[in-house]
Amino acid sequence: MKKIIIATKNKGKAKEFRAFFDPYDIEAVSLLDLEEEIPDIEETGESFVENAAIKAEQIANHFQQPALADDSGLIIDSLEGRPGIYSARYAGEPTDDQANIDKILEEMKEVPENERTARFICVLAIARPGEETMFVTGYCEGHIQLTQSGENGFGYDPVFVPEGYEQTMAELDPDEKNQISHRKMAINQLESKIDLL
Ligand SMILES: O=c1[nH]c(=O)c2ncn([C@@H]3O[C@H](COP(=O)(O)OP(=O)(O)OP(=O)(O)O)[C@@H](O)[C@H]3O)c2[nH]1
Ligand SMILES: [Mg+2]
Repeated sequence: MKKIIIATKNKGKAKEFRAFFDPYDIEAVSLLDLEEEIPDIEETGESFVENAAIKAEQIANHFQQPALADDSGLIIDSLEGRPGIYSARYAGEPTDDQANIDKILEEMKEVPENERTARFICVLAIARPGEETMFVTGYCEGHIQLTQSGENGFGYDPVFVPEGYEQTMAELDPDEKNQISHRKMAINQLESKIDLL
């Protein structure tokens, strides 16, 4: 079975990538699956693209083989695009999904329902030693619920209701999330590039 290294330490992402690559007979190996302890990569970029490139290139160089990185986040219109590239660490470090949810719900408590629009973005970077890094981007539109519900997924899933749905991402079946998510929309564009991996 072919292997692709996913330059992530996020368990939720790692699980979704395993599901995406399984049908192609490609094993998605995350940094959490490796025996070698990989130090945390500092996300010093000012955009999703820059941060995705930093993660993918660092890991591709380290292992001298192709690596894929995901830099993703939530863009909330009424918060002028926050938490954006700071989604993972919005309420401080180390990452605490519940604290992040509490923070946006508090900041949005006066925002009326029709102004709670938001979108998830996912930028994937594919880095190969000695070659130019490639990027694809996917989005998922929706809105932020007033309170949280659901246990599936990760991050802000318990407060994000995708367009056309009444449940949050965390209430959807994981397979259903994986059909409509920003990550899936990015993966779809990767399909034509997959033999490069
Ligand atoms: O509800 C969510 N459903 C999703 O599908 C999703 N995708 C991203 N996010 C949020 O955006 C941060 C990414 O930040 P990020 O790209 O730096 O990743 P990370 O730091 O968690 O792991 P790594 O891949 O960098 O190791 C994550 O932590 C989450 O808060 C999501 N929230
Ligand atoms: Mg990160």
